[in-house]
Amino acid sequence: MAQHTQNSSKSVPKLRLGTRQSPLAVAQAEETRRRLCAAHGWDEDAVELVKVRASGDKIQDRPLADIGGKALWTRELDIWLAEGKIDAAVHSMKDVETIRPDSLTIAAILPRADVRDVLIGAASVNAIPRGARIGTSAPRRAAQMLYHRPDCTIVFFRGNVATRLAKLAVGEADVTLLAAAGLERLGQTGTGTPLPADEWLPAPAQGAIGIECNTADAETCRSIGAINDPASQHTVMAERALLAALGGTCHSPIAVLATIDGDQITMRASLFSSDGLERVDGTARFAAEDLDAAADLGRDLLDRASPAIRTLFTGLS
Ligand SMILES: NCc1[nH]cc(CCC(=O)O)c1CC(=O)O
Repeated sequence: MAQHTQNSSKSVPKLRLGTRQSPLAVAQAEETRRRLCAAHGWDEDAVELVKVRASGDKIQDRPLADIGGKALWTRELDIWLAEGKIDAAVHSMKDVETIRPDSLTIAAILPRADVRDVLIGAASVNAIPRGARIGTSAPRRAAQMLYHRPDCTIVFFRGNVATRLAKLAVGEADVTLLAAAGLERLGQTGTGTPLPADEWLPAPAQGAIGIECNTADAETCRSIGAINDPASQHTVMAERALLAALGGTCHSPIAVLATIDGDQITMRASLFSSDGLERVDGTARFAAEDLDAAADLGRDLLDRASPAIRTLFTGLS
């Protein structure tokens, strides 16, 4: 925690919260600040937002998977945490690598937002015009779309939410897909058509915000822990355990959703080949903290996967 004395002026923050600079990242950090202040009865200026430029935001012209993957979203914030320049970092859990250093602790997962993908440019997957160009650079979204609509073509589409909507508006693609959670946090709830999650599974941890701090900083970990939502934590950790068992990376077209009822998790997952021609599905039910059961579903999917799918996963176990 930042040093402060009993006589510290109001302007001395209790906690420096690191975030990426994109409008979505900042909105997520603002939500985290609101929740922290509410939970602890702090004034808003007790939490200082520190905006850090991430490598993932600097390189926009190539697919994330080709330039270093999800690490590019967290690298700078990881360093700032290690150097003590921030006390905690806010992340979209979807963008956080599956294996994290022991020196960092995910101290809270906020109540998960809408997990669905939103289709923009057509009223439904079936209503997309024949041969339409789908703007996405997410291997999962590309493979899912090609599975349902092999007549479509994928065009490379990166950038933040506003950039992608602008690219769509100028006709760089006919259709795009975005996370409902991101649109909602940016105040764009009316945009597009949410796809039913049971027919179109989202990415692992989609819609979840996580806050990391230094494992050694027990005081900050405790303070952040006050805003953890256990149900969201359990489903997100189950999805990440599945991903870890698969050895999934951002090259891997994997769709998964865990839902929780009491302490029972139901997890549904699909793996695709990159061209979307092949798919393997599985479902498992297990107790909320049984991460081994989540990993078992991953191994079961790999066992049943065709070679074209299996090659996209390293299958750590
Ligand atoms: N990969 C970018 C990213 N990371 C998190 C979100 C949305 C918010 C979330 O899923 O929590 C987005 C944008 C998108 O996929 O539309």
